[in-house]
Amino acid sequence: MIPETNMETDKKSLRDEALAYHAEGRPGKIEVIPTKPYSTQKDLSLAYSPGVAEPCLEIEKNPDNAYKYTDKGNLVAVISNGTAVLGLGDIGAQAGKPVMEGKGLLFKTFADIDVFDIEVDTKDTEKFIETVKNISVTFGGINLEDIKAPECFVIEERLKEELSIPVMHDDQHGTAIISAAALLNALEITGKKIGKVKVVVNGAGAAAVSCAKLYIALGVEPKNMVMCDSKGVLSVRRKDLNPTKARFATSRDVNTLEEAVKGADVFLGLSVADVLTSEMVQSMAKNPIVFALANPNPEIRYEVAHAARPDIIFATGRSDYPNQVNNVLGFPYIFRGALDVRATKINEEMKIAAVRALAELTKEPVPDMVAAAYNDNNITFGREYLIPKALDPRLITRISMAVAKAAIESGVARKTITDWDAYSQELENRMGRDDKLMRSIRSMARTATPRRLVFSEGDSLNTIKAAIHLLSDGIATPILIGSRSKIHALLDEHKLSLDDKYILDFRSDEEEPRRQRYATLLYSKMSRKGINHAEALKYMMQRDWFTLMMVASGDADTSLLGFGHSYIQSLEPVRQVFSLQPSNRLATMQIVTTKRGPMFFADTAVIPSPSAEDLAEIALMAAKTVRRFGIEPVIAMLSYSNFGTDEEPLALKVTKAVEILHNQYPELLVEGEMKADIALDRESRVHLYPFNKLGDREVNTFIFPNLSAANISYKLVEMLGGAEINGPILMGLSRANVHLVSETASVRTLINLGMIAAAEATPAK
Ligand SMILES: NC(=O)C1=CN([C@@H]2O[C@H](COP(=O)(O)OP(=O)(O)OC[C@H]3O[C@@H](n4cnc5c(N)ncnc54)[C@H](OP(=O)(O)O)[C@@H]3O)[C@@H](O)[C@H]2O)C=CC1
Ligand SMILES: CC(=O)C(=O)O
Ligand SMILES: [Mg+2]
Repeated sequence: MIPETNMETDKKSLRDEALAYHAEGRPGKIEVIPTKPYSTQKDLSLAYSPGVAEPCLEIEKNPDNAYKYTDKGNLVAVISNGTAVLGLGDIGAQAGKPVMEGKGLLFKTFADIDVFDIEVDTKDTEKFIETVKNISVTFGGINLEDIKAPECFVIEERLKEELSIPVMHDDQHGTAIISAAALLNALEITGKKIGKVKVVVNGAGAAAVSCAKLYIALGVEPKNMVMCDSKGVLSVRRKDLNPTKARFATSRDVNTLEEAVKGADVFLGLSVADVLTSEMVQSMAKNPIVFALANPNPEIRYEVAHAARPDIIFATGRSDYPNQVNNVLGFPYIFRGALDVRATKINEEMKIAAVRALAELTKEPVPDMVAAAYNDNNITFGREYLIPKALDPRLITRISMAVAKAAIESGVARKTITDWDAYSQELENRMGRDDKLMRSIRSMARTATPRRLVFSEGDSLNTIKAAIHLLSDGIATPILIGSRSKIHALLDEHKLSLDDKYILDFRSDEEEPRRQRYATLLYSKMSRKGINHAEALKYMMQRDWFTLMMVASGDADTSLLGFGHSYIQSLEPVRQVFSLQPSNRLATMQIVTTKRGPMFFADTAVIPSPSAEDLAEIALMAAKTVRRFGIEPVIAMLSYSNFGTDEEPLALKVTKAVEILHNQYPELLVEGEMKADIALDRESRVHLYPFNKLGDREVNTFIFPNLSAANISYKLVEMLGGAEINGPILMGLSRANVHLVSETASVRTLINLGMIAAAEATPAK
């Protein structure tokens, strides 16, 4: 348990930090940024008078044109009167503004939706409704926030009826959707049946009522639910209940929360801090599910709850503990989906679709960037991971697509989507994660008969996760080389599932015939290189040799071979087993995904000090590989000098490589020697070197003068420039069926290289 004194210090430092965060620089958290040019007189005459009159008149003729000429379709109002701000209660409209700005920040960062936060200073329901109605034409959607019950119910119902844009009270439905997804997963983990569980809901306000309704819609029996407000259990004996509360009144003989939670399976808190005691949690049924969702402080603290019951499944609304059940997982993506199909409302079908999408997503392996963001390599479906993490980049595609589909199917969409792949890409583009090249490589890899891809490091967790992904995505049929028992232990520990047929325990007795066969093949290749059959058989106990022979024998189409400390040394067995292209060189290329699109860097791993001839061959191999990905290579031969400005051997070597290429491959778009800035700055290149063969084309392929320069450069752009690196792609084999990958590679690297390997491979005969 955290000692009280530490808690006080933590509270104070959080307070200081939070106040400084909001006050520093431009006060607050959001600003408005123009999206059109505005620097010239011409720009201003279009943006404002006189040009602006034209879109005005078009909208006057047809109001739908507002979606065409204004930001309406991507603009949501976050509107509050400050009567139920977090769990702080009725602190007034203006005091709630930091929360509303915060919602704006979340809408923008998670779903690229622009927001105006609007604080309406009235508690009069009618006046509030009228205000929202009067300003609603500005917006594509209305997110009601932190408005207390029961007024919030009337407000939302009326606005839904009277407006034809989506209106959602986030505290009600956002919370209901997220907590329902967490509940479904918690029930699955504990093996409890939704129709049987006893549920206590503490709080009878906006969030609690809406959650209770959704739980019932999903299968909780109303007779198994007890709800409490600030005065205790809502019972049929109470005379002070409004109609909303009366709907949940129980006839059971319980009056206090303490009595109600005895033997309960689920506690859902949407009330105030610290109302659930350790003793109450101890009195709950086996494997109690406790969602203490009051913000900023939950109904019971994490440490206290866990100390009370080791078998607890526990969630809060906070980001600093596992299982954050917070509506941030919902509202950005729900509105994104609704806006994209111009839905007239957010209906039950759309909400349930979001619940299912969230619950399902939790069961998939998390991307590495999520593990990195939370500094936790062990995020797998289970007690501590009931619901996706807020920083999971897959949320936008999964939830928004599910919501948009449900809107179309349930008939509330005014725009339809037919190309779902394109929509998925559009969603990723919004978040700056566009990676068309990897997408197209993925499509190339997804053939009718997925390539058999053998992993030499099959008993590492990252490889197992990557293999499961590639299999389920239809990209490859994985073969995991490794100890069967170790792989099973990892699968069990991380609650992953993979059929046994994808595991090959290469050292086991049952694989002896296969080892013999591969040894005979290796012997036939290497008998004149000093290897006898007995030695070849010994090699088959080594995973890299075994893997290579699997490909060489045709039992697999392609492979990812793990390497330890040296890429160059690990290439030796590859050179022994496979034939090379006539140039007789191997080299590697990295795909470097930058904000300017994909770029290709070579050679990043094999030839330390290439000659002019080597450089010309590296450029040719790179050109061939880039073309295979459907991109026309435009090649810069890089140096520290430009077109003969220096006569040092290092510069002259590159000049000579360019000469070779110009003489022997006149059709190839290659130039140099040139510095990196001239390669990237088209204008200067054309201006300063008008004779250059590339003209003003965008360079996409960079051949470095030596291995150090290439290797250092791609790591710098990765670490400093935020580029994503995919590779290394091994070039120069007569059949591209081996790629080497670091034994410590991340799941994402393995998936992407697996995809490249599968796309490049030709099936073994
Ligand atoms: N994690 C998440 O995503 C979300 C969390 N929340 C949290 O849920 C809480 C409620 O929010 P919201 O529904 O919008 O607010 P409301 O004002 O609409 O409802 C508050 C409810 O809490 C009840 N309550 C107050 N004190 C107690 C108590 N001691 N015991 C039992 N019930 C009590 C009130 O009872 P009465 O009716 O008698 O006044 C009321 O029913 C807040 O803490 C909020 O931060 C809300 C939305 C999302
Ligand atoms: C999360 C949220 O919306 C609330 O606590 O009110
Ligand atoms: Mg709220």
